[in-house]
Amino acid sequence: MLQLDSVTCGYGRVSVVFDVSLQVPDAQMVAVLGNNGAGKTTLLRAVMGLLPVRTGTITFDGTNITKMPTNKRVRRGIAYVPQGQQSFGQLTARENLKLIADHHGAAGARRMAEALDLFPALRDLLGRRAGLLSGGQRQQLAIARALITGPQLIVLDEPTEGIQPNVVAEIQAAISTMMTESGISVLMVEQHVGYALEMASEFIVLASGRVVSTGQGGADAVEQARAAMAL
Ligand SMILES: Nc1ncnc2c1ncn2[C@@H]1O[C@H](COP(=O)(O)OP(=O)(O)OP(=O)(O)O)[C@@H](O)[C@H]1O
Repeated sequence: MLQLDSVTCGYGRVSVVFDVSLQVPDAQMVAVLGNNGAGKTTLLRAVMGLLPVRTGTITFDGTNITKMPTNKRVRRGIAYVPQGQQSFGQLTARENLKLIADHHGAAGARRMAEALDLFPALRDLLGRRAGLLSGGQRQQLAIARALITGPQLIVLDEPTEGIQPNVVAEIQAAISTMMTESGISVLMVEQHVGYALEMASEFIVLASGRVVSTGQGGADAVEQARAAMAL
């Protein structure tokens, strides 16, 4: 699905991420772990084409997308949910969803209904301005918006940041469902190691922009990942 080979990227002349390789298989999740400033968001931005890749290649569904503009990546089936539960705060939740759905015709309407099935709590909030929703509700709205584009891969940046544990569990369930039932792949940045490794089939740990540990997901990997983050 998605493959990164020795990707190096950064800002201006300064490289921040060095020589990162990873592979996200179909309908599975790879978790990108690491402490603050490790380069996790920077890596995701490169995957989305929001930052140029200095060296290395990014391949999606068999196509080299390393130099492809962001809008084309989105059209090919990569959706991005950045950190911070972004949405149009003045618009209602429904308007936020319809804004995307209307671009996709009948498929958009169908996927909007499916997204609301995945996040049933949003149904009662459709008339509320997005800016008035809680952080957890806004995160659900942001993921729902991404789903309406009909992605094959969702790139999620810290979906649990600042969110109450009960809503975290709802989001986790929804992410698992979209992988198992819709076959969507996920590349997810997380600081909560246990949470990420419950869902991920593989993980990488970044420190100062370099991969310092990799392995398979699952509870057994938590110690290994935490130890790598403590270095
Ligand atoms: N726009 C920018 N211009 C220059 N440097 C930046 C920019 N954004 C981030 N950086 C730097 O790149 C490094 C990696 O930042 P990045 O946001 O990728 O880390 P992160 O692992 O996602 O951290 P966090 O968990 O805090 O979100 C940091 O040293 C940061 O200061």
